[in-house]
Amino acid sequence: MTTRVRPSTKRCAVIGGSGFLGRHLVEKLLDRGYSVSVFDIRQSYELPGVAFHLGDLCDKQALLPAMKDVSLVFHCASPAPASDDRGLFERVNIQGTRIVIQACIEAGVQKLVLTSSASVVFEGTDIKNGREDLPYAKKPIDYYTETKIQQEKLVLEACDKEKGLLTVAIRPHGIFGPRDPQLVPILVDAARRGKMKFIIGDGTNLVDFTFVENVVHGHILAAERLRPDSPICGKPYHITNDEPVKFWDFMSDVLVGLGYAAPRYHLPYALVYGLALLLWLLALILRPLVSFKPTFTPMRVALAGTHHYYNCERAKQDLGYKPVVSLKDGIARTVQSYPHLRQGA
Ligand SMILES: NC(=O)C1=CN([C@@H]2O[C@H](COP(=O)(O)OP(=O)(O)OC[C@H]3O[C@@H](n4cnc5c(N)ncnc54)[C@H](OP(=O)(O)O)[C@@H]3O)[C@@H](O)[C@H]2O)C=CC1
Ligand SMILES: CC(C)=CCC[C@@H](C)[C@H]1CC[C@H]2C3=C(CC[C@]12C)[C@@]1(C)CCC(=O)C[C@@H]1CC3
Repeated sequence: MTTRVRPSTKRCAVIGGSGFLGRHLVEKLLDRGYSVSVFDIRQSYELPGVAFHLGDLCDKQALLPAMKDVSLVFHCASPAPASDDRGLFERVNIQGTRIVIQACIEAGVQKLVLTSSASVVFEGTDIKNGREDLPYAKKPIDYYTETKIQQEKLVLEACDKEKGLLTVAIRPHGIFGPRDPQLVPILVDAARRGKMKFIIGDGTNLVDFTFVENVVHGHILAAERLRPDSPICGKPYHITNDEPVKFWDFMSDVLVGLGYAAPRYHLPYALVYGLALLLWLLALILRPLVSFKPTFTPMRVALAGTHHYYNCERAKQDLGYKPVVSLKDGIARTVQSYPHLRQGA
């Protein structure tokens, strides 16, 4: 008689584990006694207990060794939203996710946790206290969001108790924290170029920002609660700080914390959105001749000038989720972690 050795439940793989969220997740998993394989296109650090596998997730043969003897996979790789490259998003987020699912099935992985995004329901207009049952955006605001929708559908539809693969999707929003390569660096760059003097709209729009350790906490709770009899199988979960804040207050707190002036002058939302649209079209038309990336994209203006905050009651109920770091402490720890981005540094 042959006995199939079940993969250790404390052995997992993190696809995208070299990235901002991925590395925080890896660190917490190690703290909790997991051994971790990282699969990523690059290696950004070294840690005892972590085995790196480098490759493109669209290549199943490259992925399989990272999933050997692994029972749990976190998929948190994606091209950065700023890359604005439709072909790349489609290849990695859609075709690549299909390959990740196939590889999980082939390798006998039991649980797949996807990092999706709360933006899968965002169309550039207000969302107040949005729940997970809002329909996917019919007109997603950019290619990144369009492919994150397809990616989430693929992963949730792959949940199949008979085949032995259970899946769940975490939808974070506005992740920030130490080592984030996007939010704070983009903000500081805009401030250094004198572009952070203006508030778009009346400045009262509420938004969710989520400290990275809370996002990690949500992922681990979901992974540990994902069992054949649990109600979370095949479902998406909002994970936020559960403290909606005025977008411009958050930006001001980060800027002032780093020694820059807070934005003061108001500009009408419709005017800035129209200008951003015009600039985006111009960049598209001129792409064969010159390449320029406007700071004000329609997506960014929409994010900066509308309400978009989400209800995370479902995560509280089903996962026992509660943020572990408050927004105030998260901002303080983030600001402290960027001494090189301070005014005058
Ligand atoms: N940051 C945020 O505010 C939010 C993020 N998310 C989601 O969270 C996840 C993690 O985001 P974040 O940590 O910010 O992103 P990062 O860009 O920091 O991390 C993603 C990692 O995946 C790698 N990667 C990209 N393409 C491939 C590929 N083809 N094969 C293997 N690895 C690849 C990246 O490498 P490289 O850097 O070289 O591209 C990077 O190391 C993403 O799925 C994102 O959509 C959701 C909501 C909000
Ligand atoms: C809540 C959420 C989804 C945040 C995502 C993070 C980024 C999209 C933001 C990080 C820095 C922001 C920023 C702007 C828009 C949104 C961000 C890119 C502006 C371009 C908005 C218009 C301005 O006045 C300048 C801002 C620079 C920083």
